[in-house]
Amino acid sequence: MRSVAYQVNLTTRFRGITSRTGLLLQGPAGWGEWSPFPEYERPEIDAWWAAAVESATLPWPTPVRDSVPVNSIVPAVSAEVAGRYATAGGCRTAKVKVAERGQTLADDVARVEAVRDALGPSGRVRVDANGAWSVSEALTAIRQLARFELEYVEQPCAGVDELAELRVALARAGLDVAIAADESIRRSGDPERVARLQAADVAVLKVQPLGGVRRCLQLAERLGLPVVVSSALESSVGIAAGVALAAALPELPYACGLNTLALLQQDVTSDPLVVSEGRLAVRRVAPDGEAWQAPPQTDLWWRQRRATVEAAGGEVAG
Ligand SMILES: O=C(O)CCC(=O)C1=CC=C[C@@H](O)[C@@H]1C(=O)O
Ligand SMILES: [Mg+2]
Repeated sequence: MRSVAYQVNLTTRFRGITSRTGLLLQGPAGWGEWSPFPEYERPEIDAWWAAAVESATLPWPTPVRDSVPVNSIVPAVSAEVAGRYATAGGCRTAKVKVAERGQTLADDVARVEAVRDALGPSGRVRVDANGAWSVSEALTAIRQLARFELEYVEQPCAGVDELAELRVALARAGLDVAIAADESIRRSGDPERVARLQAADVAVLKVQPLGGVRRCLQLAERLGLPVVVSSALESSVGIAAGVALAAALPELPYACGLNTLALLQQDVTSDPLVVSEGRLAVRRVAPDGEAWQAPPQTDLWWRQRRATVEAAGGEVAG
């Protein structure tokens, strides 16, 4: 299958990176995106490859809705500007990054407070710590943040056992705050352990790391938890696959973390997915133009990376 690499700058530093690169793959069903982060290796990147192949070769499962709600993203910015991020695109749910290295809990509290103020009492506010807290740090932080009525806390601690321990500690402390698992599902190699250990109330599912839309639908059923569909910081091509998953889930109780295109300075198409009134439409995306195309060296790097996955047999989508 034909492929072309992209490379675009981010508007704001996010998860420690300032630019995003990936491979776009064209197949009989349309385009797919393969963009495992550069530091990821086999076999982890095989699932990402399966997702790209699925997108390029198979139709999406039948949607049960034609648009999906998304949340805004508030990176670890100062409280002064956090409110502006929170309401972007008409979103009524915001996800706030917390526990950023080099910042304090007071910074988190100020940022979450600003976001709650900007959205008002009817808005929903979730936070994501990316596993940075120990169980006791998480308890301390959640005690302070709970007054802002959190929808959930995403990956407060790194380990599945820690998440389970934290849920027990929260219940003992009378803190009724839900816990969502993200990295514990997409990077642990055993996504169902979260459900077995009752380590989370909510499952964050990302199409590429979990091997495609169909696999996510099956996993959602096995987990038996409410699902939040989220992005892996893709171009419109990859985001479209996330939207396809959110559109096909029987229940969609939460806004999707698919509003990450705003973090890219440019997209791979002149007809990108655009958030309107807090929602994204369900449709396929094809790249056009050239401004986003990666320099030859990066393109070559992606082709070589692809060859390692294909040589290893890749994974069959479906
Ligand atoms: O969930 C969202 O609203 C946006 C997606 C998002 O936050 C992420 C995308 C890609 C990498 C991750 O570090 C990050 C996350 O932790 O959820
Ligand atoms: Mg997360």
